Amino acid sequence: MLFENTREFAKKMDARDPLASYRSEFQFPKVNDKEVIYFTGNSLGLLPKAAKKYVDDVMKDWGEMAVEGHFYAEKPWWDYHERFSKPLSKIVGALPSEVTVMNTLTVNLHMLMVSFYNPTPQRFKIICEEKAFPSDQYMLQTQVKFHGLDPKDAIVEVKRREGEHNLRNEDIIAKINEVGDLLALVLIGGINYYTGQVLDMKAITEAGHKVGAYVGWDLAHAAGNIELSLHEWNADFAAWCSYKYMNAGPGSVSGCFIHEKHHNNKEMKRFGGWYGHNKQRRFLMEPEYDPNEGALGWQSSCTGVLAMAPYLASVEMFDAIGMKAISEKRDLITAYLEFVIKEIATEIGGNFEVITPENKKERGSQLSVLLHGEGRKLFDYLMKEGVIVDWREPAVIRMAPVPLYTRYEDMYEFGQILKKGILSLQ
Ligand SMILES: Cc1ncc(COP(=O)(O)O)c(C=O)c1O
Ligand SMILES: Nc1ccccc1C(=O)C[C@H](N)C(=O)O
Repeated sequence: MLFENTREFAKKMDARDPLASYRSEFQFPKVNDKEVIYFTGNSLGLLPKAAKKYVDDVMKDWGEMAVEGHFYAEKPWWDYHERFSKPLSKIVGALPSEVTVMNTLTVNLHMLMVSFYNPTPQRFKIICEEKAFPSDQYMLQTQVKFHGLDPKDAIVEVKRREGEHNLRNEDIIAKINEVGDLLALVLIGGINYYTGQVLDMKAITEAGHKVGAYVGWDLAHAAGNIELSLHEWNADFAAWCSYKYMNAGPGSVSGCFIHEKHHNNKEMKRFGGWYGHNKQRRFLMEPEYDPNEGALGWQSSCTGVLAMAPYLASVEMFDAIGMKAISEKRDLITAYLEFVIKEIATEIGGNFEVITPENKKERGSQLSVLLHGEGRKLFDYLMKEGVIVDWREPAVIRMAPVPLYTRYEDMYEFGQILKKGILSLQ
């Protein structure tokens, strides 16, 4: 499509946008009495207005029913988490029995490592990405130490090539083949939090399996952002947080996926708890652990219903729209934002570079812009003018237009603010 950097063009695109009406279902913060231009849905999604009702319902039932709410609330609490299986499975391309919600992301990765990382002297290495989100690095280091190993021996980071911003899938696969029989696990972010790069999850999963390793994915930046086919790709496990693209609110529960092929593996270790116990028999208070069928058998505690409530509101919205429509709009708005940035750079000679891969298949909604000259001052200017982006050291601004609530006109407007900012700082 031929884009134009004009308000008229942006308005025309908004008028044609099949998802335009969803914007009014979100609450926007205000700066200078004006709704902000929100580009940080990749970090914390906006509040869906429906979430308030879902939370209020739980509060009301709690007040009026107290303990009876576990079984008699309109949406009973004892199996509230099961309401996610169907809609969430569609979002991540899984069978309903393969997904559940529980804990938070890093905790879920630790829980899944119990099942999928049991090193032996012959097979103990983990392949991950260089400069993964720090929580993932800390999780891996402490897991490896927990098994009495030295992270320097056990963790193999795939590096970017000299002068390149993104990882190459072929380098990850070559590293998998090089580590070969020693490789126990591949665990990488499906989308890198810093660059927004989408990896070839299918090919990497296949390569890991070929050498006999398990392959898991951190989908913090992928779930609700891009179309996934976890079941078909044969991933062993995955986990994601719900508060970014899925708008479930700060610190809300994490989702996880465990491939069907592992569900009946009685040898597989897991850390149990009564919510993972056979659902029909959970309240019989039996002494011996008998896990639920499927991903539900990886549960441990009862999950915070107040944390799940906004997530349920949001997941139902995703279910009504479908990832296909979301992805179609995402590709268009991301391309338009990049076009606007490049137009402004050309017009006034701004020295910035989009480091997210150009290929549509290798990006989701996030664009990471490396500011060679303007730096932190430009970021501060944008924030003051009501453009909410985020800053990552040493000089990257991450921005993600979100199909459910970003307008083309927002991006045009952003371009004008960006231009003013750069000119005023020169
Ligand atoms: C890739 C990645 N991993 C892990 C985390 C940590 O998530 P949590 O604090 O929910 O454990 C985040 C975001 O905070 C993330 O982006
Ligand atoms: N949970 C948070 C708490 C405080 C500040 C940021 C976060 C994030 O989620 C950051 C996110 N992982 C990111 O890539 O932006």
